[in-house]
Amino acid sequence: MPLGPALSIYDPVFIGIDEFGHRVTVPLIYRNMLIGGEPGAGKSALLNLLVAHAALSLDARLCLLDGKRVELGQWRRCADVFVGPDQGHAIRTLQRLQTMMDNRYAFLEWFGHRKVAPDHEFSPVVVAVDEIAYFSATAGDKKTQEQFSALLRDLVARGRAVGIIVIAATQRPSSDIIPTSLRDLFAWRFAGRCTTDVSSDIVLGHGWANRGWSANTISPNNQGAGLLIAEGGMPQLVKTAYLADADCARIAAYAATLRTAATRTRRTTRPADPSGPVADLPAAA
Ligand SMILES: Nc1ncnc2c1ncn2[C@@H]1O[C@H](COP(=O)(O)OP(=O)(O)OP(=O)(O)O)[C@@H](O)[C@H]1O
Repeated sequence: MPLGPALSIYDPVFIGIDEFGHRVTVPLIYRNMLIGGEPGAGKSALLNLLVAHAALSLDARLCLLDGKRVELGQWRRCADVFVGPDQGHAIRTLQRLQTMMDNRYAFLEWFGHRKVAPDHEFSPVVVAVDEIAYFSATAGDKKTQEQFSALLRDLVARGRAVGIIVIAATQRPSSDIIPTSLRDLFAWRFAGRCTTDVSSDIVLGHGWANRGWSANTISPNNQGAGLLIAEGGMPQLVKTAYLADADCARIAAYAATLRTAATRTRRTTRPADPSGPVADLPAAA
């Protein structure tokens, strides 16, 4: 297969158009994103779009958690680790990421840097979670659910500067799944159609529905439309771009080929990412 240019995770990610037809991009590096909305609102489609950019970014590593397996399953070959409906595996993976995060902070402190940069040995890691509620409220027992939630919160809270980018989706935008304290840690928030103003506010932030911005007003037939808000900004109506399953399969195959070629080249030119693999390592001590 002929190999073309790749993308970078330091580039803004194209996600669709606004109501004036202008391109909408979201810089993901040093940020996290929360995606909420009712079933069928287009959350997984947006997540796939973001993961496609990350997969094509040879400077990024992927860590995918998908209780349904099929939403993100196409990107498995591009990922360091793919977690299906296995609560223990999800927790071990987040623990490993937490250790990686702490090690990276030690590195930054030692060298007097405040955040990772493109010329560091460390690659940003995109952690995509399709349906937080599966791991935080459905699978396992109360103890493991709380453990999962605490680990995810820590990664969202502290991971930004060390290049850990969490993108999490949920079809249950309720306060038990997304407490305000967690919601406010996400720099980007996208509310696809929600069934109530309260659910919309849980994703976007308190008070936006009263000010006329509610994802409840989006038509159920307008999948992929939603309100996007950035930290400190105003909501913006966006129609996300859509990758059909066949598009995802083609992009994933191409990205996997690029990644294999890049790994071979890197092996001969520079050392591997000193963070080591995320997959299948024992949990942090
Ligand atoms: N941006 C889009 N443009 C056009 N159609 C879209 C778009 N996004 C989603 N759709 C349509 O909506 C359907 C449901 O989308 P998707 O699976 O992403 O929803 P979801 O919110 O993840 O649902 P669930 O919570 O049940 O997983 C897709 O199969 C597709 O047909």
